[in-house]
Amino acid sequence: MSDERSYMSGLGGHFESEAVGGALPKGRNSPQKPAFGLYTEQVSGSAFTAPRHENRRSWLYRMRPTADHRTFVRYEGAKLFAPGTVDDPLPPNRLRWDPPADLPEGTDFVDGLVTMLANRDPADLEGVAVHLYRATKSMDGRVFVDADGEMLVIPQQGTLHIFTELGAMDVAPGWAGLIPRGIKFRVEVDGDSRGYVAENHGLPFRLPDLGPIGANGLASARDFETPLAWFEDRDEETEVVQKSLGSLWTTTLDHSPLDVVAWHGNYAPWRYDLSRFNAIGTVSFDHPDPSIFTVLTSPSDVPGRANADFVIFPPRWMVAEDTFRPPWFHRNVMSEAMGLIHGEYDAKADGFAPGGLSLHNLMSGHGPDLDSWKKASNADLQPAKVDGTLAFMVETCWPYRPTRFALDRSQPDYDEAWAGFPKAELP
Ligand SMILES: O=C(O)Cc1cc(O)ccc1O
Ligand SMILES: [Fe+2]
Repeated sequence: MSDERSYMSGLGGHFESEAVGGALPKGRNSPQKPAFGLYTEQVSGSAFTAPRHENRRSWLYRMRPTADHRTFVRYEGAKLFAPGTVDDPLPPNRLRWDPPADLPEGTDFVDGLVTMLANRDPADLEGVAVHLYRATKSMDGRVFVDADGEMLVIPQQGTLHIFTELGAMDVAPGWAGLIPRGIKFRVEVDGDSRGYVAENHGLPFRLPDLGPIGANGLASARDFETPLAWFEDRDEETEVVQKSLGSLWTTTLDHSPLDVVAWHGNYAPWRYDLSRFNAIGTVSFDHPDPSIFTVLTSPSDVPGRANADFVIFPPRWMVAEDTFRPPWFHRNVMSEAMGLIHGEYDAKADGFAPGGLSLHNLMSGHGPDLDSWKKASNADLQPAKVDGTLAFMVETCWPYRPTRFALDRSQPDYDEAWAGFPKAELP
């Protein structure tokens, strides 16, 4: 299906695209009479006055203005999507989940979203939530829009065909896709589809600085793909489900709002093939901090402390000498949510399955489980490839809180992963 679509290369650049020749005004944004009677609309992803390198906005030329809608009322579907987190004191326990066997069935992408972890309040314009989804049917006659943040979609099973206001993109397992805050979209699926969504309430994800790594390495801007303008001209009832300030709302239009015929700007959806990530690691000794695997970062107000980092653990060579090669035992002031797309994660011999999730909140002791520790402590340290695996982490400075759904389904025995370590023997 990918071959049917066309994309523009780059991240954060200024694009222009028109699905009908002549729809995009030349040399100005807001002509008195846009071509074909189209409506001009600016969508801002940053404050008007944001510094130039932070400034994100696009100009849309559409068949009807977004403003033409009737009153939103509460949406009663998607009961497990953004229900709020549990208010009780949260024990400092590590938590892990098998892929839940009771994710919604027979639902589309919106009703199949299940919130597992969240922090902050969307109204703070900071924080991140981690959702799972299961979709067994396509969204039909409706679209979704998230006013609370951008949605980083990380499929684990089944390709998502995401039709956004700015264009259509296919996002398969092994890829990530991003729908900016406030951009409407519809998701079509081919069958049982599952995966993860990181909903970022904070500053938009961007590439991390590379420091001494230099001008190249990790994720390259050119590998991000933004779809060309695409639209549908459908005068049929279309439901708009909107997430706003943490709750879900609905209204019905007499047309599809995916009617943007042309657009230009730097606020746009994209997809990224995670296998394009240029992993960098030690060629001498020691296990580097996982920040070398940062694909994208959403900064907080504190320099170097991310509101959210999207980090992957892709196939890579391990060559470190005299080194315990898997992740070390550690405690982290940042909070770590991890998911697995496929294969096995090198710090967890058992119990962390594709589609599962784990939470190591601030300062909780974690690291290799007993079996992984034994294996790596005695391994012959030849160059070895960690292969056939793709794990990821959404690391944040704001401690996560689980939802009721998540708390009720966490593995009861996760602490056992770290039971039975032999005591050190002093001379
Ligand atoms: O806890 C984890 O498995 C994630 C992780 C990986 C790593 O290589 C170093 C630190 C870290 O938190
Ligand atoms: Fe960790």
